[in-house]
Amino acid sequence: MPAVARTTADLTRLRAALPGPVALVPTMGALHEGHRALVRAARERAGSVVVSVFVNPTQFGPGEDLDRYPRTWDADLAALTEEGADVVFHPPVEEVYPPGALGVTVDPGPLGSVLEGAVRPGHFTGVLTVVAKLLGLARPDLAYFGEKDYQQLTLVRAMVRELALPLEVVGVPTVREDDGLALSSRNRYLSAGQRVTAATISRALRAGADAGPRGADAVLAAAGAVLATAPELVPDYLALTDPDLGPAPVSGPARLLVAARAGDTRLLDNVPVPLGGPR
Ligand SMILES: Nc1ncnc2c1ncn2[C@@H]1O[C@H](COP(=O)(O)OP(=O)(O)OP(=O)(O)O)[C@@H](O)[C@H]1O
Ligand SMILES: CC(C)(CO)[C@@H](O)C(=O)[O-]
Ligand code: BAL
Repeated sequence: MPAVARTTADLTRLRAALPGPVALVPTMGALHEGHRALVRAARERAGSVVVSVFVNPTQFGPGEDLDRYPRTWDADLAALTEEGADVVFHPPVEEVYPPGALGVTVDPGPLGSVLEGAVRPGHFTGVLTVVAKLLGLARPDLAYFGEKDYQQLTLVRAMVRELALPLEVVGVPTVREDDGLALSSRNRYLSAGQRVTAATISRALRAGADAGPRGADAVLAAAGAVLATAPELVPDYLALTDPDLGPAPVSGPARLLVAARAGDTRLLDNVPVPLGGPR
């Protein structure tokens, strides 16, 4: 069973005794196979694996699902025991945001206001601020993030690079259900009907990626046509970008990203797209 740190002091003490290299896997709990894949990837390269389980209030906007976000601590600890995590940091909110703090935050820059950031203003300030705190507390050599949250991964990489933080960020490919749906803690909100419909999202991305050799317009048209077959899914965006979330190139590597709502549940997904461009 991993050692459990409830306070920053516990984490600092436990961290000091860990054999390196140390990997950090930040999560909000409600763990599934996607999280387990991050821990396994971390195990492959690290001497010790620290997992944080913390539902970070500052990345939720007013009216979002902070209060009903699934909290499954006993099952999470059992999963992390199976996966061989060494330390789990599971603090109360006051440990991470102590009363009386001055409220310094990390500004994600312009990339924090597009795509997810346009729909969830302030979200990436909350994400980068808590990730910076976790990195400062756990002082990992490696930190693992899923490609499912591609904009988050891109912004964490940018923060580490641009603030010269001394660690390597490792991205892990998206783990999917058999029908293609990306695993997500929020999938448990879906009704049986919405769960079936939700698979349309990954089908749309696959259709888009298959159209890559025919160029950017064909990619968006193919993905959009599949999404439109499920009127119960309301897209927030369907976007084709370069791999760093800049404007899509004419040819070469690109990324196709989608966010869609099924009822009150927002689902995200993305895939790489090799663009052929005009010949
Ligand atoms: N299907 C997945 N495959 C790979 N990594 C994943 C997957 N789902 C989540 N992750 C990664 O796990 C880490 C923790 O994510 P988080 O705890 O928010 O889970 P989540 O399933 O993304 O939940 P949510 O429903 O809140 O988006 C993030 O780096 C995230 O990208
Ligand atoms: C990285 C993270 C743990 C920060 O709260 C969260 O955004 C998540 O679970 O993806
Ligand atoms: N996995 C992203 C965390 C969030 O939606 O707040």
